[in-house]
Amino acid sequence: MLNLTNLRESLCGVISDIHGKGWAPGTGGNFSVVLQPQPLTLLMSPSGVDKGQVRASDLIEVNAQGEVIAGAGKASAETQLHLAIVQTTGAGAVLHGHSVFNTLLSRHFEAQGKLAIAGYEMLKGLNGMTTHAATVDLPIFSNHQDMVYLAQQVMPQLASAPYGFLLAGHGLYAWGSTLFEARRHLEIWEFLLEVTYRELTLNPLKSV
Ligand SMILES: CSC[C@@H](O)[C@@H](O)C(=O)COP(=O)(O)O
Ligand SMILES: [Zn+2]
Repeated sequence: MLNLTNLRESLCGVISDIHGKGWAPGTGGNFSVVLQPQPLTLLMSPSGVDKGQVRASDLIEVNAQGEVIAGAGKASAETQLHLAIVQTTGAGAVLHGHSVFNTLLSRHFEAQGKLAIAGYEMLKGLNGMTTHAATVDLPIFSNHQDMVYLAQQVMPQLASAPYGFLLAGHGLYAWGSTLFEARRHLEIWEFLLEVTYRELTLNPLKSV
């Protein structure tokens, strides 16, 4: 069982690793873990900071209204999406990044409203998947700056979403029951998105 100090250190370690992989450049990305379910409290990255430099003492605590209840930083506007994911799926952690591959593919397949991925062994990194011989639909939503509106658009599809979704031209949200499961899901999605992109460049006529 992680205590609060360890949880803060663990979340900072995950944020730093994601930034190091180039998946959260230029202050992009936000990251949260559920501190307590009732009343709901998230431990979260502060808004507008370099995500490669977040220290344990920089993390903020936010309530179910997205208000800062502890810490000096500002809450991200995208806290509304973290809250929607946690409240709808029961996730214990939510990780959001802006990688080159998630940004490119989210725009390319926006009109389809989803990206279908099939046949890769790495699909088994998603909780509950036991074979590569399956197709998983990653939902894609149009981006919007009104996060309350965006959360309402996303919410009906969250229960059936494969621990992630894309916002077109924006980025990837991934989640899991724990911080480590959420991190695995983010890494699995980034891998699957990169191979999908590279496969399309190898064989441009292949329809995904
Ligand atoms: C580079 S600006 C990106 C932001 O608008 C946003 O999408 C993002 O992911 C980070 O916002 P933040 O307010 O720091 O949580
Ligand atoms: Zn973002």
